Amino acid sequence: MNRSQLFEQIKKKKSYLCVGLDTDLQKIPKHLLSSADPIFEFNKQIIDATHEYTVAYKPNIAFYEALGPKGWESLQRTLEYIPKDIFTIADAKRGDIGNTSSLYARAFFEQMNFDSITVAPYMGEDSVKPFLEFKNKWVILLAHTSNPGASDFQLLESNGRKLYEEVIRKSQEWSTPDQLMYVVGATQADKMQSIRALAPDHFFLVPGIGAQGGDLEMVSKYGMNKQCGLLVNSARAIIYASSETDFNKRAGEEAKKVQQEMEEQLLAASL
Ligand SMILES: O=C(O)c1cc(=O)[nH]c(=O)n1[C@@H]1O[C@H](COP(=O)(O)O)[C@@H](O)[C@H]1O
Repeated sequence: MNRSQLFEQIKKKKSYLCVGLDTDLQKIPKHLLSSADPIFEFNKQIIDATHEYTVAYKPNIAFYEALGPKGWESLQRTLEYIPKDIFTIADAKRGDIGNTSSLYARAFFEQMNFDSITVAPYMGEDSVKPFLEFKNKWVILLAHTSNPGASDFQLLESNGRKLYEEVIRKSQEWSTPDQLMYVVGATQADKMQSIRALAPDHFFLVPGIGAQGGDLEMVSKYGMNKQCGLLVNSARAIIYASSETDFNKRAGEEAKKVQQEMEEQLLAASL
C-alpha cells in the first residue's frame, strides 16, 4: 500500500487507528482455549469486530514467536485474514549487519506479505537499507519510543542534537516519506510539534495511547500533517477490553470510541 492509498483509507474510514494484535494466551477469554488455534480464533473475532474502524493492524511478533512454530502459523493465518485494504505492520524491531537484515526483510516481506516492519536504527545505514530495497514495502524506524527507558539513550546530545533527532535527520538521506515512517511514542506528545518539524511529510506510528496513558488529542493536534501522517496504535485497551465471551463486542466498542475521537480531530484539521 502506498502513501496516497493509506491517506485514502484514512479519509474513507475517518480513522487513523492501528489495532495492536498483541495476543497473549494468558489473557484471551478461556472459552477460546479449546479451539484448534486459539490465537487465530481470537484475532479473527477481533478483526471482525474492529476492521471498520481501523486502517492498520500491528501484530507484535514477540507474542507469536514465543509460541514456537504454532505461533508463526497463527501469525500467518492472521495476516491472511486481514482485509487487503488495511495496512499491516510486523512489529519485529529488527536490524543487523546487511546480509542478515536482508534475510529479516525476506522473512516479513516475502515469506509473509507484510506491508511494513519496525526497525531499530542503532546499527545504522547498512542495517536499514536492505529493508528499503523491497518496493512497495515500508520501514518504520524507531525514533523516540514510548517507554521509560527512552530517555537512557534517545535523549543523549551530540553536536547540539538529541540522538532521536539525529536518527530522524540522518535516515532521511536513505529514503523518502513514501517508504519510511518513524515511531514516536504517544507519551512523547509534548515533543510532537518539534518532531513533526524535523519530518514534515512522513507518517508516524504512534503507540502508547490506552494502556500506556498517551494523549490522543495532543498527539493529533501537534502531530498531524496534510495527509494526516499518523497511525495511532492501541493494543491492550482494545483487544482486552473484556476477558469474557463479549470480548469482541467490547473491542469493537472501544475501537469505535477511538475512531470517533479521531474523526473529530480530522475534522478540526480540515482533512
Ligand atoms: O514499535 C512499537 O510498536 C512500539 C514502540 C514504542 O515506542 N512503544 C510501544 O509500546 N510499541 C509497541 O506498541 C504496542 C503498545 O501496546 P499497548 O500499550 O497495549 O497499546 C506494543 O506492541 C509495543 O511493543
